[in-house]
Amino acid sequence: MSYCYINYDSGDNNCIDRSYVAERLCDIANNLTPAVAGHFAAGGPAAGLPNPLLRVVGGGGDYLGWPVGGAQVDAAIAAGAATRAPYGLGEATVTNAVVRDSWKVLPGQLTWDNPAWDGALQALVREAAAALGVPGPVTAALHNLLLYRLGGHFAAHTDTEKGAGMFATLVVTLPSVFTGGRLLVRHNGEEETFAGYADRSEVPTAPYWAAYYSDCEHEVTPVTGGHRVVLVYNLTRPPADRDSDGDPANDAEGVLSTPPVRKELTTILTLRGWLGAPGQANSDSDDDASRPAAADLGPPSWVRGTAAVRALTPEGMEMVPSGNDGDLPTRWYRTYGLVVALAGAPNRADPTYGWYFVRGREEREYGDTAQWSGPGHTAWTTVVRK
Ligand SMILES: O=C(O)CCC(=O)C(=O)O
Ligand SMILES: [Fe+2]
Repeated sequence: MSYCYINYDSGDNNCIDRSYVAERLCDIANNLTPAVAGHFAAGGPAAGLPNPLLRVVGGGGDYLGWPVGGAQVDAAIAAGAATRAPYGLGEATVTNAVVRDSWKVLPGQLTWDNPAWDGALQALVREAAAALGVPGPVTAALHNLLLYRLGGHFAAHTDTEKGAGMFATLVVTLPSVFTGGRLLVRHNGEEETFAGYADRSEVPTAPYWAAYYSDCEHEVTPVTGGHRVVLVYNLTRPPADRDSDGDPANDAEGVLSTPPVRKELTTILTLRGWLGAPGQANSDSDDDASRPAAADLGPPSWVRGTAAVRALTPEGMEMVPSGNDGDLPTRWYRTYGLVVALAGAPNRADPTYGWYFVRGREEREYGDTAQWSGPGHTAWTTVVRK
């Protein structure tokens, strides 16, 4: 990836050049393309997963059947081995069956007697990660086993990232007979449905998997018959693979190391929609109407850069208020789109710089870092999808 460095040369007050910015953004989009071959959600039969010989400790019995029998699910709940699954509401964790009606068994309450499970799961994890467009090593940590009975569901939500490096959720539906209980995952106006073996006439004999970027909105529709039993895994990139910028301070934050997650896909879509096909950008260069008017640009400081970004902000996107660099990492970690940081020194009219942030970390050329320190010397803005 080349640096995406934009220098608003304030020697010329009109020189915030839309075509130049557009060209650079096209470069970013083009460079990102190979890394974002994946989709926001993927799934299918998991024929390679064997019967794990799974037992719920205190669940009143034997190995879970293959397919899992409904009576076993009811027994585990009746025995108290499963508890009502809560959900996050702001900072709190609450239980409300209107929002979420399912039962959870924690990993510590499960025993696995088939040693072939781990290897088969690893193969599935590689397949799932590749489908999401995430290269390199990925680890899966079991979050819990979820049991859905008649009416069981989970209203639309996004998953909280459980630990640094978590980027996706993998759901393995164990073979069981049920109807309804579809997993719907949405992103950027698209929706994927993962029904597993629900609503099919044959008796399921293999699991079914679905994986999605955890920050995609998703829901589980009500189970209309039978029992739905799923293993939920957190997919995480290991720290060694996340240490991409070589700066230990950043790794400690755990925020600069975000893998090519959903925001990248959004960035591509955004840039493509915003700029048109790569190559078109150059045709703007002689088109004065496409440039922000000098009057819109404000004084020669970061404010001017901000105005330029506003002028470039496309339909359907909005700028969020500027902050200071102290809270930048968190904000850009959370952003579903393009983050544009604009740095400048109010006490120096010249020069003003812009940095573009993509892929959850900055792609920048280190300039005069003195400009980045001290209150008021740095401002940034974020362009997000509305
Ligand atoms: O049951 C499922 O398929 C998904 C569960 C879920 O969304 C969650 O545990 O956050
Ligand atoms: Fe979820």
